[in-house]
Amino acid sequence: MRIIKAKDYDAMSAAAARIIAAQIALKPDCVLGLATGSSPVGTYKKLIEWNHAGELDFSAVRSVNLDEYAGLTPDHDQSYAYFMRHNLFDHVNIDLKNTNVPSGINGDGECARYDQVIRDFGGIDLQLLGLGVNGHIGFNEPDDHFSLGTHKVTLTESTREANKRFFASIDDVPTHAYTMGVRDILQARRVLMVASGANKAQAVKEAFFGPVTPNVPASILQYHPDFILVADEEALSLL
Ligand SMILES: N[C@@H]1[C@@H](O)[C@H](O)[C@@H](COP(=O)(O)O)O[C@@H]1O
Repeated sequence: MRIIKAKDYDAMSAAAARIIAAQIALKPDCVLGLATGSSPVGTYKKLIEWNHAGELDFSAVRSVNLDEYAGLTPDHDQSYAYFMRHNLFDHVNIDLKNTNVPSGINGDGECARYDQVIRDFGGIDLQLLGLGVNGHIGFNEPDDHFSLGTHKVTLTESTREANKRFFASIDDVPTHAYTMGVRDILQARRVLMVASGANKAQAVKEAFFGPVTPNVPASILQYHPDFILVADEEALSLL
């Protein structure tokens, strides 16, 4: 595990974006595992900037996103499909046909379909992650075992509470989601996490300086052979 300490959110975003840009430069048709939430937004802004400057080419890049709320259509403004178009895809020269977000409305067959998409791509070259305040990755919530492939989860109240800021009220926050499993994430050849702010400090400490346990899903990344945490000073403040 490598930790890159950044001064603040902007420095964290630039450092993470450099790692992603290097991946694209090394393998122009790489498979990027992408994440939503406020943590990666600054990283995406940097990538957009470099794409516009002609320094970064997304034309052959393929992508698979981590998760999606159950019940939200891709045009719902809080769906992760919408988030990705708004925060990245619409602003770079990626071919939308090469991008994938789990469907929130396909029902039971979606999990197997999505894992097949990842397999058909030959796996993920670089998986970008945020960190939930309860240590979740994607929507893999604390549990008594680590999950395997894509599956449907019941969101914890703490996650719904943390994410309600994006919705009109807590009642509008979906109760379920589809997420890649922990195994899918661990099988990525490189994993890059961005964490920012004092509200992530406890989760960072428990995930990377405590025991590996499914009760803190991110802790399994301690076993990943190529895991990079890029965090700002506040997120590292409890270490
Ligand atoms: N499913 C997403 C996660 O992938 C994300 O990492 C987490 C943290 O979000 P934020 O970066 O906004 O704190 O939020 C959601 O629950």
